Amino acid sequence: MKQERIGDVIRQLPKVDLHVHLDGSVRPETVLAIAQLEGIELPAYDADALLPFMQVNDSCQSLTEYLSKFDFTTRFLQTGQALERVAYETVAQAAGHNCHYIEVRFAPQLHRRLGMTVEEAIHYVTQGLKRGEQQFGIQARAIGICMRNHSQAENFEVIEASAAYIGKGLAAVDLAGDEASYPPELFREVFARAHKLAIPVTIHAGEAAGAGNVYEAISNLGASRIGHGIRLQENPDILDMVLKQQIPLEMCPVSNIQTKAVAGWETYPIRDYYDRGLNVTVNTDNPSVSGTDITREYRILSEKFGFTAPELARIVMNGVEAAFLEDSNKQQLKKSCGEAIHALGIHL
Ligand SMILES: O=c1[nH]cnc2c1ncn2[C@H]1C[C@H](O)[C@@H](CO)O1
Ligand SMILES: [Zn+2]
Repeated sequence: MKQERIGDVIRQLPKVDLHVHLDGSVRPETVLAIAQLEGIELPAYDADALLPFMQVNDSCQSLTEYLSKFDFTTRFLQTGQALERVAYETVAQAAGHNCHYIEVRFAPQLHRRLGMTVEEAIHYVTQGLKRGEQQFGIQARAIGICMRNHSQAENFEVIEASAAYIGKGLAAVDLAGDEASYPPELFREVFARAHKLAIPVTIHAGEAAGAGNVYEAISNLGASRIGHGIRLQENPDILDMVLKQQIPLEMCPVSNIQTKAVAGWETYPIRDYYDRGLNVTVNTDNPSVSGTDITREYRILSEKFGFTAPELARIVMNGVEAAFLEDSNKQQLKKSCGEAIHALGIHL
């Protein structure tokens, strides 16, 4: 297929984004608007000049450096109105890229500086997602994040509050933050509680530390999906286990290069993982922090790794199958994506 034609196909391809952080999706224009509403002082007053405060550039050396960008945005996400708005806008941005479904993750404990509770934070995010669903005709769910640098008590609170929203707009829980400093073993009790409450679990692992963290996340934290899993290639036995169990990997190419999960595109393992039969999905992680969008992620797969249109469509359908979505809604999603793929003349 010619390169212009595959560009068109990628734009029109129905997509899903299973790994997108709310606080990594805030547009600079929205920061300006919230700052004005709430009387917050800014280092710059136009969108372009704000961008460097919110976005990494090519010089980013590690996940910890990448995570420092979130310190800036968090202070604009401390009211119910702001959370609702940013959740809604995240759905709007995804719909603009022909996503049929997104799972928007966020850490409720990061939004309590002005006294909002964890439950209220979840309430406002799920409200914003619902408004987006109605406006744009796509489906959206929230994922509640436990943070690696938070106390066990804070993370237990996230699990309990998330449980109350299962089936009401929230679909799963996650563990994010500084993987290099906080190994997953520290969170066994927290995720045992999630398991007891029958909440689906995904865990960031194998991004800023080795494949052993992927093993721990699956075997001891009950993860049924893995955020990133890039460093699985360092351990053939663990890779084989993930292959056999067909655990979906939420890969986020642009972010993974920026955080130095691998040294560069030459060693980015997505083609190898796909060819081995691993359950690969493609996602954005943080559109604003990474300066990316889901169309760009798919374009990179085509341009740098030679993925064909049917292969890209297969990756979309991997994401559909991996969605933490209630059964009847998932059937609907399968149908809408399957039909849109068929309408593009792609046969799986
Ligand atoms: O790629 C990531 N790895 C680990 N943690 C991350 C990543 N992207 C965002 N986060 C963190 C920073 C955010 O403040 C937090 C909640 O979304 O999750
Ligand atoms: Zn992430």
